Amino acid sequence: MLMLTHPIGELLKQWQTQRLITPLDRHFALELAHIESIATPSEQVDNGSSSLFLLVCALLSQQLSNQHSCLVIEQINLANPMAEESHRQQQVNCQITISHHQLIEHIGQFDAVGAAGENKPLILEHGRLYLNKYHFFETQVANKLSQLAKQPVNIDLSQSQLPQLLNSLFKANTTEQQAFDWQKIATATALINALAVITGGPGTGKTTTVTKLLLLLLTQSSLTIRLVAPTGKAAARLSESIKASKQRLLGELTQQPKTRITAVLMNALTQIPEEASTLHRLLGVIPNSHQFRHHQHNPLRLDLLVVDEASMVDLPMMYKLLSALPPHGRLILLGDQDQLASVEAGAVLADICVGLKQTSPHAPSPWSMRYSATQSEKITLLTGQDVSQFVHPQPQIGDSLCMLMHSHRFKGDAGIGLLANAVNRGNISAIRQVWQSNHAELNWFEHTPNAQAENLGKQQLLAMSVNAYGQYLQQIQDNQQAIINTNGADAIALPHSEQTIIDSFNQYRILCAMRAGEFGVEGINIAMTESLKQAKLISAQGEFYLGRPIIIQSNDYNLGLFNGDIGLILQDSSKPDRLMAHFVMADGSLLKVLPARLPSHETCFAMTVHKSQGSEFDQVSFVLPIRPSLSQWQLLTKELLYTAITRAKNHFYCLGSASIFEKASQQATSRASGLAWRLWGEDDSK
Ligand SMILES: Nc1ncnc2c1ncn2[C@@H]1O[C@H](COP(=O)(O)OP(=O)(O)OP(=O)(O)O)[C@@H](O)[C@H]1O
Repeated sequence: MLMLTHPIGELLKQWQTQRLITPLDRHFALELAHIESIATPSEQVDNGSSSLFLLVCALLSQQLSNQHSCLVIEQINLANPMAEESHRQQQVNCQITISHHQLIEHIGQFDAVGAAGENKPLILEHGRLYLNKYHFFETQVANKLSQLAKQPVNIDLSQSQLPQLLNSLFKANTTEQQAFDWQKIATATALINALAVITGGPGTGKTTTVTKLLLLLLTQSSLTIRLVAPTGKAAARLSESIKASKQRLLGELTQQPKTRITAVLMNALTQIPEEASTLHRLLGVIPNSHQFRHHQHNPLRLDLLVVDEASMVDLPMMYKLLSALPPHGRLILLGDQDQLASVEAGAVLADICVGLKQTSPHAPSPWSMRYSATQSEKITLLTGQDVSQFVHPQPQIGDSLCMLMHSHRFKGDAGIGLLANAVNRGNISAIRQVWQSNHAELNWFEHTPNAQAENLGKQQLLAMSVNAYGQYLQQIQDNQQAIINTNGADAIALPHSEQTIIDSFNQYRILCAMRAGEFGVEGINIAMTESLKQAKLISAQGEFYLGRPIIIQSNDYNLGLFNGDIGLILQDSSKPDRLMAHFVMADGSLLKVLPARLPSHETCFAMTVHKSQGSEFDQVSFVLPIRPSLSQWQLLTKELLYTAITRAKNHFYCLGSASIFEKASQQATSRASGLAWRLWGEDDSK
């Protein structure tokens, strides 16, 4: 059943030393072996069931540490389950000698392993092994989403003036050379469903669509609507986008002839909320607890919830969110299914969208809608667009989904959009073509592979970054000069407000693929600080110096600061000789915190791509590692590249080597989960 060169207890220690598993993975396996009443077989080589159990538990824990929701047994490499680097050793230390099918049967016989619904520490279902908790989250999320998708909504299509209202909102789109107005269809989808998932890349009009949707819903009845996003930054952006979208709509409606319809729409427009909060704040954080104030037994008081940046919502959080919805509550998820998956377990949005994916290389588009015949009729009735070609015999939750595919931000031949698209498709020749076309908004800095020589690409990147960060640092120096000129008087009008300086800082960001190493966040932050010091833009004396950007690394509920929040050390305008950390909150207000009171934090001239999700910058520099290790390669995926590229609105710089960029574009993130199978009844993971 197992071939081992050493006792499994020793091998677990060895794998931990080799960093193939974490100490937690090893202890998890040993703890479960204890529950299973298996004495740790450390004395002798035990090639039987006990060792197999320990191995499988270590593999499961390793999967959970890597943000998978479960261990897919069929994906275990029987010849080398722990992925030891066999080329460096004569032989791998461990091999499973039974088939996957036999392995599944065997695992099912352990005492600690139960079937779905059983109260056992581990659950085995459909060839997937779960920790009981994750199995619970996954089944609950699937059930709640499916129920919500079927929940009837109170709308009378035959009587309603909705088609007229829809037409007056979507007139402008008739100029587009598209067969379907997907924004209009998405709006109709969300009008007639309690669950709507509207996905699409940057600038495809998700916020525009949802604003029009809210407007239409508010013409039907008054509703309590809440807008949320996973992070403070994303919530602030949602707020800004909704405000801008309302403003654009107001302009459009004002230009239309004054009819009863426009009057109804204008009135409803004023009722659309603008303030967005974080998911944590919505659910009500209880300090030092994983529980929230709102849950199944104390549901949220709202009629409709809009969640932006839904790709960042992990499986446990999605469970908590769905549980807290009131029975009549409607849910709209907005997000980009191609972005990096959540930092914690699962890839919920991607799993929800899987059923729309077209696997045939000849498919005209990578995605296609999947409607029931009834839904197709309703959409046609509302929008006047015949979507019958998308009717599917097994629509599952397809009636709730709509994908926007046309970017209004990256038009036509704009380099950023073309590059994002080519990366998304993993098309190397298209990637090369984009880089070779010398687009004004794309710049490449080449890594100098010779370790002895100064990395020229890095020097170019640093010089360019000194320039880019120079703007906000210059504004800080202007303020300092103004203070000196007034001889330290207390209340003086500074030339640049804190908000202006923070806005300038947010124009540019360096994003790194990795945390560690010379080309990771740590190394680039050190190099950047040094370069800015040399350019006399910062003094960097002491820990907290004027202009130091910081990123928070843990949650502090009392201060209202959360992991990922970014602030700047600036002079306190009311007491200029005092330095304070300044943060812009989700509602646009400014939070000032004494540096000594800050929770754990680090410098943030450079940050990881993961932490940049939900943010956008005018210009972005992306830094790839020079010689990725085996474990670093696992993180270099096309989702990482895509997310980094699409954070840039106007200019994207990349420091790297073409071969690493291209190889990363060939690696797709895959998160083991049974959610797609539960929602769509098809197995995507096998
Ligand atoms: N149908 C349309 N015709 C023309 N311009 C549009 C249309 N829809 C959206 N836009 C414009 O595209 C830009 C992006 O729109 P919007 O903010 O709604 O997209 P988004 O998908 O929410 O973007 P993000 O990914 O940044 O959140 C806005 O300037 C908007 O005015």
